[in-house]
Amino acid sequence: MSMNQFMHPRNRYKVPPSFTELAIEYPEFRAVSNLEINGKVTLNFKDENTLRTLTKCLLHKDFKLDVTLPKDKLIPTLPLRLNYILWIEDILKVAGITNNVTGIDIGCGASCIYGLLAAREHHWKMIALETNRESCGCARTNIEANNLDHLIEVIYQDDPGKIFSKLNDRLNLQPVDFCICNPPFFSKLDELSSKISPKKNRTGHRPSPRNGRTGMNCELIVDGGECDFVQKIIEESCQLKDQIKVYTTMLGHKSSVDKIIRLLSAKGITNFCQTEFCQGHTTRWGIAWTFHLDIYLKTVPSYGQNVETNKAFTHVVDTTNDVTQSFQLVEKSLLYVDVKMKDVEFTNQSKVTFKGIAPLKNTWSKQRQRRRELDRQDKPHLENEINAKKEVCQIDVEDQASAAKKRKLNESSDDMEGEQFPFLVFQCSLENSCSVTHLHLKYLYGKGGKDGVYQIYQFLINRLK
Ligand SMILES: C[S@@+](CC[C@H](N)C(=O)[O-])C[C@H]1O[C@@H](n2cnc3c(N)ncnc32)[C@H](O)[C@@H]1O
Repeated sequence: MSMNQFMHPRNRYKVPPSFTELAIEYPEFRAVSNLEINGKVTLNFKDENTLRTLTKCLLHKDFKLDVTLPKDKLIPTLPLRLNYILWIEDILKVAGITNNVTGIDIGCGASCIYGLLAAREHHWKMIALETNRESCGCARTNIEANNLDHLIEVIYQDDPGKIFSKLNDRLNLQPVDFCICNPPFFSKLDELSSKISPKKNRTGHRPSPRNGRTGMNCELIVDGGECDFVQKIIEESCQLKDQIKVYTTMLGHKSSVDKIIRLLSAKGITNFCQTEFCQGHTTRWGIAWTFHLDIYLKTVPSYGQNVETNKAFTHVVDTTNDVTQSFQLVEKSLLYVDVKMKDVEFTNQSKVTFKGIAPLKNTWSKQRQRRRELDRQDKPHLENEINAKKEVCQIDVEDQASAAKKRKLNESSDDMEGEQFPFLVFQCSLENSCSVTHLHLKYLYGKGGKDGVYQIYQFLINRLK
């Protein structure tokens, strides 16, 4: 199935380019295309030279870029690269970064595709890092050929084990806004060859990839594969912190997404977001994280096949409670089902947000029974049980300020089992206006899934009524 419908809405290739128009305009494109008996112009996507010619012609026609794509080097597919750049544009908007944008491209390749698109389309300044000398030379030629040397700089990274080391002094003086990275996806040659001649799947066969393979091994393969590569970025980001405002990377394997989120969580990085890059018959994934407290990445729009289902669960409850009372009720209810609260923030008199964390397992599925128990709160033994739980968590609901303080203390001292890889994490907000409470819950991550969030949401609605 083609996934063009899930492309970023501003991606110009959501409507596929006309091969007929390209064949009329570019003789070199005509030379690699076939005119079918029905008048349709088709291409052999398995042929490297055809892919190279298509990319060169599209770059020229749609972006006025004259790009050399050397033989044996990776040929960038434009819909994917644009999906990534447009997502960066969304991130910058959420972060409120609009002027003098500067970014770093980790591994720019011979094409220097991200630098060229970012500079030509958005006038962003780009620092392009690359470990392959030949690719550095070719990237510089492409930049000069398009008169973009005032916006893009290529830096040779002589240590493949490092990411930002060449920039440490500069970043200290002048932070940059973002980094972008298309890492080598594969870990060893046999993984790569199994992609070229894929193993049979459960149904007995797996279709071979539609596009021919392009790129040298050193562009596609790295020790430990993409997870180890991105781990290095994460580790260096923990040193650099907000010297780069938003760190981002692409991932080539779905299985890597959870691993990277776990690595981020293990480092205590909770301000991150993810998206899918869907185009043609290929899906890639994007992850972004930041150490800036005022950049709230969870609000960055994400696109892709699975994104629609991650909308927040939202409900309006008629109530005479103010937000503090509603919050106390929610706090009490979550406490009862062993869901912990983190990052509680009263933004004003009428709104409170927090993260809900179920550390180990589903503790709420017998919610009806629990609700009945909670509803019978006049029974002293149950009240005692709730109070005992409250004592353990050291929460005094009477005093918001000291409760927040105690919560913080509790969070840091409590070596909550499952904190690194919690079973379920969700974002919750409560907002009161005109005698109604708006309750929003959104799944963030964890095995408990969206179903788990939905169950908690139902449980809370009933408690708030
Ligand atoms: C998959 S290619 C991406 C090329 C280009 N950005 C694109 O999207 O077409 C990965 C690139 O990263 C480079 N690379 C590998 N390790 C690196 C490192 N530690 N620092 C900078 N570049 C690196 C490789 O030489 C290769 O050119």
